[in-house]
Amino acid sequence: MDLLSIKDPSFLKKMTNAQLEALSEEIRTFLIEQLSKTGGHIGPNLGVVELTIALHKEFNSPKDKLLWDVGHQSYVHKILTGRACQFDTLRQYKGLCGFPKMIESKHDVWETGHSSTSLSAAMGMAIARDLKKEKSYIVPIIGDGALTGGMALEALNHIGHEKKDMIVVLNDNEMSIAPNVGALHSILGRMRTAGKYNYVKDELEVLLKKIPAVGGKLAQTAERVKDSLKYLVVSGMFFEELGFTYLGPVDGHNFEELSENLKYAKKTKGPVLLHVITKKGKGYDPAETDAVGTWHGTGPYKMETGDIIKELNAPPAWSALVSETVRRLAREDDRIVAITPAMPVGSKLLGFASEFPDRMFDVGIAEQHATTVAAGLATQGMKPFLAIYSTFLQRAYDQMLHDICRQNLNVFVGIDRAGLVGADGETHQGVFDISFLRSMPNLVLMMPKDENEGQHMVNTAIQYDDGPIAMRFPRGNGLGVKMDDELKTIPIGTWEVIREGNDAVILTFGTTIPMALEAAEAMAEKGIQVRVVNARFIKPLDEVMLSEIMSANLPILTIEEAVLQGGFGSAVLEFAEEQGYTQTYIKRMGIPDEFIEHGSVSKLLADIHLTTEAAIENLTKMTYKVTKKAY
Ligand SMILES: Cc1ncc(C[n+]2csc(CCOP(=O)(O)OP(=O)(O)O)c2C)c(N)n1
Ligand SMILES: CC(=O)[C@@H](O)[C@H](O)COP(=O)(O)O
Ligand SMILES: [Mg+2]
Repeated sequence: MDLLSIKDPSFLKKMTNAQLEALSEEIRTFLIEQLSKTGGHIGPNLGVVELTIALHKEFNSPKDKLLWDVGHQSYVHKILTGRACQFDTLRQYKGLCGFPKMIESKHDVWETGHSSTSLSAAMGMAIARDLKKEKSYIVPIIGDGALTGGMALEALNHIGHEKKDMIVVLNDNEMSIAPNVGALHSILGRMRTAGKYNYVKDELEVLLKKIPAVGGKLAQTAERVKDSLKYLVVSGMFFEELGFTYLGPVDGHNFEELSENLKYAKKTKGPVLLHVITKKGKGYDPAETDAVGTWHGTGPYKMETGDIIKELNAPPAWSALVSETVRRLAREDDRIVAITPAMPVGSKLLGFASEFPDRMFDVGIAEQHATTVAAGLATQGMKPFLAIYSTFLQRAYDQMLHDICRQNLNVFVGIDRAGLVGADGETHQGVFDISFLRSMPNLVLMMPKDENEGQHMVNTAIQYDDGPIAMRFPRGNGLGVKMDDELKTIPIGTWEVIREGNDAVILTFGTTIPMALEAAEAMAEKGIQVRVVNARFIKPLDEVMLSEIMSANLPILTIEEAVLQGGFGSAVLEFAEEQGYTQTYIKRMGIPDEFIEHGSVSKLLADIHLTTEAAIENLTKMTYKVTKKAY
């Protein structure tokens, strides 16, 4: 069929399993072809083709609520809900979002991007449904990786207690981004091998009913067999003890099994957990045989060969620069322990893990736990390196504040993907960390201008033993600068003048330094000399340099690829007010008070006027206003 002609999923109701099989293959072919051009989360989506079709066939979205946990696996859902025609714009500026998005469709009933929220949201929807005495099925679909998130376990605990009608679909493909980890993963493993617990249990119950009530002995024995069977299969015990009816494991690529179990679940009172086994990347060999996590999310690739298209001779990725420098230092310093919350591939920690297998911990999608594990390590004299994306660090706000900063513990936090990340969009932009970290006492927060300064900052962080220290760095690759052979340390709280000038000053750091230098060069052509300062320590500020600048009454333009609210520019404003430099003309450039959607970073920056042209315009106004020189 023509996928582009699909308007809504109602067409599925009349289809036979054979027709559904054919549809699955068409959707797989479409995904493989489309994503070879745009990139995206190919592995997860190929794994849920049949499951998504079966769910939309069995339920009536949007009356029945399908919630996609993480949401990176919602492409098939988007195809079935009339958005196939938009896939050539996937994850692009003003194009189709890579995650559920209410503004795109009434079928997107819950927006995701961060993991493990679907069960809690589903519980809220179930409570509302019952209070309003409505009738609908609420069906969160959560992966085995997302199930390791603390929120998911909090929700299971509550749902099982309240016994709300709900059908939790556990999409178990044994993978998070990398192979899944944890004791829960082992339990799921036993479930996968234990076979169909429920059917045996049911058949046994039917048998029990047939046993004449003669000599209760036989009935007692049969009951004991049933109970011992249940304890043979941890699955039933684990989820059923939590208050769920456990169904499965079910083949998530078999329409007959899916339909049978979904119908059974619909008839079951109270919360049901349907355990579905799928294969991540199914139908595309490079993705299906991916044991590392390469095909979880990719850029464009050559469909025929499975070669992912990469920029030739690109400088090293920032994540590799940081993790490999930590690895280099770990050879001389056995205090160093690396921790990742389920991102060993994205954080480029596989090398560290191979060299120091007992000093690298992937804790699952558990940022709160990861952060406080780091705190615990530091109390024992170790030097933990917590590798965590800026956006996911949001999950560990209190662990940073209450556990690490308050106790002034020697933790090194590598804040990866700091700044706009582009294709993943508003749920993943790493632009809030400065605001939420800057108010935490004892914390040092820094950002290097390039990868050479980055390696020195990593060394500085490892050698720093006066409390918590965090270094933020962007997604993508470095600038390709020359690297020093010897690692140095940078005095904490010191900024660096990278361009002299006495008419105005730009204070900036990291990714916005090139823009600042371009603006300064343009101003020089107008006879205005702008000083550019690498304000590489966001906290503490370089108060000596700042006082000199403000005493000279130089106009100051701060520029940051982070939200203005409570950001670096705010810190400079606060300093001026506290120190009485009320005459200093300070203007801030940064990300405004809004969520930044998906798209190329350059287009997103242009949209919010975080550009060289805007800096030039500001500097011109500022210097005219202060110097009254007509230029
Ligand atoms: C809070 C949070 N931490 C980390 C991530 C990064 N992440 C995205 S998908 C994923 C793995 C999800 O595994 P699973 O739920 O099993 O889904 P699958 O990809 O296997 O379909 C991770 C760690 C995230 N989206 N949210
Ligand atoms: C869906 C999700 O949260 C991750 O897959 C994320 O998209 C990874 O981001 P990077 O591609 O920057 O590693
Ligand atoms: Mg998984």
